[in-house]
Amino acid sequence: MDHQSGLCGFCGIKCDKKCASCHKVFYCSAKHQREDWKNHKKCCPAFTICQDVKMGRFLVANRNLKFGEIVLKEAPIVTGPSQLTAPEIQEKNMRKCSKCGWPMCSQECEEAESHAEECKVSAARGGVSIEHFVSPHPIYQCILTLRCLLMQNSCPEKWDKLSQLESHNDVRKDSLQWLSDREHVAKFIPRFFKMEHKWTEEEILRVLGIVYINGHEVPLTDPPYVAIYAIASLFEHSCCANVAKSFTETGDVVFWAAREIRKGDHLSICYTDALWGTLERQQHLKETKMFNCNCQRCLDITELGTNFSAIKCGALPEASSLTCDGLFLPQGNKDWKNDWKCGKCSRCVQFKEIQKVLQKAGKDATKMKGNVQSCIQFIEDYSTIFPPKHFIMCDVKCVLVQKIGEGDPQELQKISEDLLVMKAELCNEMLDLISLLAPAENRSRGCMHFELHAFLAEMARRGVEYEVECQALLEKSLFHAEKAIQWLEKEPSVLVEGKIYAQAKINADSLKIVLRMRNLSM
Ligand SMILES: C[S@@+](CC[C@H](N)C(=O)[O-])C[C@H]1O[C@@H](n2cnc3c(N)ncnc32)[C@H](O)[C@@H]1O
Repeated sequence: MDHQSGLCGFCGIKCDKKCASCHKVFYCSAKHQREDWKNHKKCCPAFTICQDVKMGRFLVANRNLKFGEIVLKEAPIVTGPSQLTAPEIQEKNMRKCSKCGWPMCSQECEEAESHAEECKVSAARGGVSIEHFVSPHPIYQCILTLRCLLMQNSCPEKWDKLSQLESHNDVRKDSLQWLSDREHVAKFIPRFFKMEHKWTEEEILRVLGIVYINGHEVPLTDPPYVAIYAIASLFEHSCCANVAKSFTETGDVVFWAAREIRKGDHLSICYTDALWGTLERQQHLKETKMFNCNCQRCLDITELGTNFSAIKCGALPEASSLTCDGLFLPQGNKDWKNDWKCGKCSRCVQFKEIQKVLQKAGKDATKMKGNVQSCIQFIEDYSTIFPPKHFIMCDVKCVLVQKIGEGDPQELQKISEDLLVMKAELCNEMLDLISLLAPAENRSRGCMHFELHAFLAEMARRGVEYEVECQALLEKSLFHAEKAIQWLEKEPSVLVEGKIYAQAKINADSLKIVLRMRNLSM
């Protein structure tokens, strides 16, 4: 214990014990600390920033965190369009900024603080003229980088936070992307904005690197925009992360515990699509974030027993093995691009054969995801090639869940009982899989619970004559509606998931009333 003293944060008497989490507020007793917790929790950080050679900075939980507890809520340092964006405004709704000519959607945007600095430099060069509104425009490749660079003078505190972030410029150097960025951004910005001596190519490329490594895609607009946050950038990645990410209506990012987290645990989010196979996730992380993932999922070729990337032995040519019901997987967790081996008959196949199967299946899945019947057909056709929880099968199964009874609630009333049951079985299968492999995928989990609650309510409606069963179905439906609420409550109302959350709340309230009335009449 350090021997400073201060005034108890609850009763104000002099004392020398401090909150063990933040070491900032004094308490005279554990009781007073508990009494003040509701208040103190708002400013007591849930984590400590740590550092090591392998990962750089990362966050570790300061205390035990309960499911749903907010770990961090933060406003962005800077936001902007992603590199490959067409001017986001429909041409018909477009107005030019009266000072610099940039396309703007409103007077409000023209006057926004975020536009002020680039407006000055754009006006100083004689204005900007954008005529094509459909394809990605080259100037959009630069705008976020320019915005960051201009903060050096206009907002030094923000610049200071931004410039401390990882850029991986040394690793990215000379890659195809880096060479293209040098031409299209690092050379373009000084030339176009007539600011030849303001920044070196190296400085501009470092900022671009910071944007690539730390940018979060914010889905509040279509297309999504990119935001960079100071502390949020320090979360490490895990393919089975323990922290979920949501956004507020105003673009703040909110991170919250997706399960119980113990004091001392690393806090992780998923930088990639947690429902891709290991090879795809690893390639994506290596190409975009420059590291090899060694999370528990990546270290286990079976992906926690799900065989999420495995291929059936009988699916690959060579007549002699057609009867084998084993599975092909790589021979080690670093060998995804070498020969794969059947776990039962030990037959090996070259990786290029595996790739052929995956490419064909990927193309077929894209074609077949259009409607219920084609999804069912795909699952049937590919059941001889992939085990049931293969990631491509799961992708199609998730689409199928949405498609069965899609549209307004009446649609569910029109579908056959067989299809309804299929929907529920798929929901349960996908929920089990997602909670094991991707526990922080709150949107998928919330939506699956919502679909299950709708199925159960519909089954109750259809089976009204069987009293006992009907009661149980309604109770289960309420259970899943409440789960959907838990998983989706931090989603903003502009997103589909925020709308599903609002509907789940209405439905849960109605279900409670129905159940109460039934209990009274029994
Ligand atoms: C958004 S930054 C995270 C903060 C960064 N560690 C720092 O010190 O600024 C992403 C970078 O952190 C490192 N990183 C994050 N998660 C990692 C992991 N699971 N394994 C190895 N490196 C990781 C990688 O260098 C990655 O490019």
